[in-house]
Amino acid sequence: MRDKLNEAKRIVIKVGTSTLMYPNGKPNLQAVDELAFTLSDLVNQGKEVIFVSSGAIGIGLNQLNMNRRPSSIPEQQAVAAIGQSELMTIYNRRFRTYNQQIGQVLLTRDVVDYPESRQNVINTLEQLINMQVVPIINENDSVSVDELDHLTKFGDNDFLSAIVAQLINADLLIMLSDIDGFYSANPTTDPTAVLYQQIHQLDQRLFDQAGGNGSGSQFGTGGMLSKLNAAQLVLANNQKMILANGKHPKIIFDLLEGRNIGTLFSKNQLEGAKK
Ligand SMILES: Nc1ncnc2c1ncn2[C@@H]1O[C@H](COP(=O)(O)OP(=O)(O)O)[C@@H](O)[C@H]1O
Ligand SMILES: N[C@@H](CCC(=O)OP(=O)(O)O)C(=O)O
Repeated sequence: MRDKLNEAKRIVIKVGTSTLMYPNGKPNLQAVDELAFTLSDLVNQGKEVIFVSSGAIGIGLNQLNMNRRPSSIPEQQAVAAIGQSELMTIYNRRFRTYNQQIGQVLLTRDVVDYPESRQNVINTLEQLINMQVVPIINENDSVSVDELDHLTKFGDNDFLSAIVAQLINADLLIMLSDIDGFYSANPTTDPTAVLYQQIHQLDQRLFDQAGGNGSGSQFGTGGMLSKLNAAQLVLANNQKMILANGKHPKIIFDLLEGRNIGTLFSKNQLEGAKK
């Protein structure tokens, strides 16, 4: 069923805050190291890798020795500004170990909604990919505002990663989280929950099983519902997404070899990756 996944050439990889930070608010350097190693090796294999990373707020809070998100928007945006620059410093150090160049791309919703600026985003990403650079994408939290009259926010990086996959016509979106995949109920509260290995189509029953919008970690925003919203866009675009545990990011190699890990969202059971 998954044997053709290793044919995926253009791969978007999204990691959530829960993969990058320990519950105590400190950065998980082991996961960051493994990510840098894995993504750099994929580029060496000839894959085109686009990385969507959360963590600006989480890392920012750690920089400021704060243990919870401030409530006001300006404070959150200031924390994100501090954290984003530190996040990229951490990535620069790790990726340099593997001689892999990275580039930061911060996006807001309005950028991808206007055709001209949308095309410019595509051009930049295509150029970085051609240069064998790994674009590291995040929402531009310091300037995006979530107000009805000012729609600049994607809302969460799960959906942003699906939009990125759509923009650059990716073969596969790999979403790494703090959970092994999508279950029939939240496994952290329901021991009878069963892991779905593959989902062809999403319906209301599955959305109901996603357990609301709350995030499992205190620094992220997504929750399982936002992952299903992302999966819905991926399926509508006839693309593929795998949701898996990011505790050991090297499992990306196993995923691409077709091992039955995590939940695969794909319309067609028999069809392999596009390229
Ligand atoms: N049906 C479900 N299957 C798996 N996880 C679920 C489900 N419903 C709710 N969750 C919760 O969603 C969390 C993952 O979302 P989140 O914490 O936002 O991750 P990330 O930081 O990777 O974006 C899990 O840790 C779990 O607590
Ligand atoms: N843009 C925010 C992350 C928002 C978000 O979606 O977080 P997560 O649910 O951990 O992927 C940040 O960098 O802190």
